[in-house]
Amino acid sequence: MRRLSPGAENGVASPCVIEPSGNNLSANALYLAHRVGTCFKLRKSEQALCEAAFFGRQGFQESGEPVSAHFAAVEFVACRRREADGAFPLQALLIRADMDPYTLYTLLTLASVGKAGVILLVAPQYPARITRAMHSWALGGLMTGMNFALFILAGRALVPEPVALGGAVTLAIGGTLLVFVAVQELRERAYSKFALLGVFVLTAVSNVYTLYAGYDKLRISTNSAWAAAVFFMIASALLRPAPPSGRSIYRVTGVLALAISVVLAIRAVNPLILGAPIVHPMDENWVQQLTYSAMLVGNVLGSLCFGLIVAEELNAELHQLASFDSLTRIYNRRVFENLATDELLRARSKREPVSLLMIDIDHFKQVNDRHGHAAGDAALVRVAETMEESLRHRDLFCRYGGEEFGVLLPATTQEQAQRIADRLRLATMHAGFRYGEEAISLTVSIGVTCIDRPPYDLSLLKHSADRALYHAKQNGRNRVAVV
Ligand SMILES: Nc1nc2c(ncn2[C@@H]2O[C@H](COP(=O)(O)OP(=O)(O)OP(=O)(O)O)[C@@H](O)[C@H]2O)c(=O)[nH]1
Repeated sequence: MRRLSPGAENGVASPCVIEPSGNNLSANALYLAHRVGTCFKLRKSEQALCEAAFFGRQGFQESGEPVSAHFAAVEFVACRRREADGAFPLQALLIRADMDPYTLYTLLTLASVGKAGVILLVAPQYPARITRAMHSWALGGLMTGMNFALFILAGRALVPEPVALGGAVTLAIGGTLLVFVAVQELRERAYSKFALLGVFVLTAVSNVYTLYAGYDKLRISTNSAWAAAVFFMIASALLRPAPPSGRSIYRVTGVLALAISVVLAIRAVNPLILGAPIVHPMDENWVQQLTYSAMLVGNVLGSLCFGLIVAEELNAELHQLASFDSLTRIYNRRVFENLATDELLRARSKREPVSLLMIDIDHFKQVNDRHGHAAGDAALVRVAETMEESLRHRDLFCRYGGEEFGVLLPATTQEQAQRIADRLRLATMHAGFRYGEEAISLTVSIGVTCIDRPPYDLSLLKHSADRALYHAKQNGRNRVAVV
C-alpha cells in the first residue's frame, strides 16, 4: 500500500490513501491526456493518483475505509480549491482551471495566432487605411504569440532557456511596437520607422548583454521599462490630442494601455525598490502575478477594444463618404440641404435674416479643355479651399454639383451677404492658381439672396439665388448679383 498526500505539497492534510483496485473514467482521461504529452502538465500528486486509477488501484481513507479513485479525484479538486483560495488571482485562476503556466502559454499562443489569422483574413475588405492598421495589429499579435511559444519550447528543453528569455521579451516588445504603429495608422499620424526599429534592436542587444553577463535583475528592469514606455506611447497616441467627440472607445483603450504601462513600471522598479524576487518568468510573487494578470486581461480586452475602434473608424469613414464631396472634402448637396433646413427653422424662431450665395466658376469648360480634366479637378479643390478660408465657422458651405458651390450665411443681412460674396469673388480672382508649370486664371459669378421673414423656405431661397446667379452670368461674369 502506498500513502499519497495530494495536499501535502501545499500544506493541506492528506485526505486519502491509494492502493491497487478499482478504476475510474475521469482519472483515466486525465492520465491519458498526460501520457499523450498534451499541454496538461499534471502535478506529481495528481499524476500518481491518475496512474493509480488507470492501473486499477483503489483508494482508502485514513480511517481505513475504501474509497473509489473517483472520490480521490474529487478530493484532489477540493485540495486545489483550498490552494487557490490563498493564491494571487492569476495563480488562483490557473489552479481552479487546473492549468499550469505552460498550459496558459499554449493557449495564449494559439489565441494570438488565431486572432492574427482572423484579422488578416478579413482585413482586405476594409478601406486601405484600416486594412494597413489591421495588418500591423495582426503582425503584432503574431509576434506576441511567438513570445509565448518560446517559453513553451524552453519548458520542453527544445530551446535553451536564455535564448527563450531574451527572444520572448524582444518579440513581445516588437509586437507591442506594432500595436503602436496600428494606432498611428488608424489616426493617420506619422511615426518614425527608424526610431521604432531602434527600440526593437536596443531591446534585443540589452537582452543579449544582460543574459550573457548574468545581470538578471537589470534585464528584468530594463525589459519592463521598455515595455512600460511602449505602452505609454500607445496610451498617448490614443488619448492625445483629445479623441473626436463620441469616440469614447479611444479613451477606454487609452486608459487600459496606461494601466498596463503603470504595472510594467512597477515591475521595472521592483528589484530596486520593492525587492520581490523575480528571476524567472514562472516565479510566483505578487509583482510577477500582477504583470501576467495585466498582460492576460490586457490581451483579451485590448483585442476587443481594437475591434471596436475598427468598427468606429469604419462608421466615421462611411459618415464621411455619405456627407462630404469626395473631391473637395466639403459638404455634399444632400447634407447641405438638411443642415440648411435646420438653420432656417432656427432663424424662423429667432426672426433672424439668412442669406444664400450660389457660386459658379466662369468658363470652367475651357479650363478642362485647355489644361485637362486633372487640372480642372485641382482647380475645383483650390477654389473650395480659398472660399472655405474666407468663411466663418458657422457658415454652411457645399459643392452643389459640377463647378457650382452654395453658401448659407446664418444671421446675415443682404448687404452683409453681398460684401461677403464680393470678398469671395476677389479672393478667387487673386488666388493665382497653378497646375504644374501652368498658371490658371479663374473667376466666379455669385448670386445673392436673403430671407428675413416667413416662409423660411429653402427651395424659395435657392430659386432666388439661382436667378441672381443667372443675372451675374448674363451681365458679363466675374461679378455679384442680388435678387
Ligand atoms: N474637372 C472637372 N470638371 C468638371 C467637374 N464637374 C463638372 N465639370 C465641368 O465643368 C464644366 C461646366 O461647363 P458649363 O456648364 O458649360 O459652364 P462653364 O464652362 O463654366 O461656363 P459658364 O458657367 O457659363 O461660365 C463642364 O465642362 C463639366 O465637364 C469635375 O468634377 N471636375
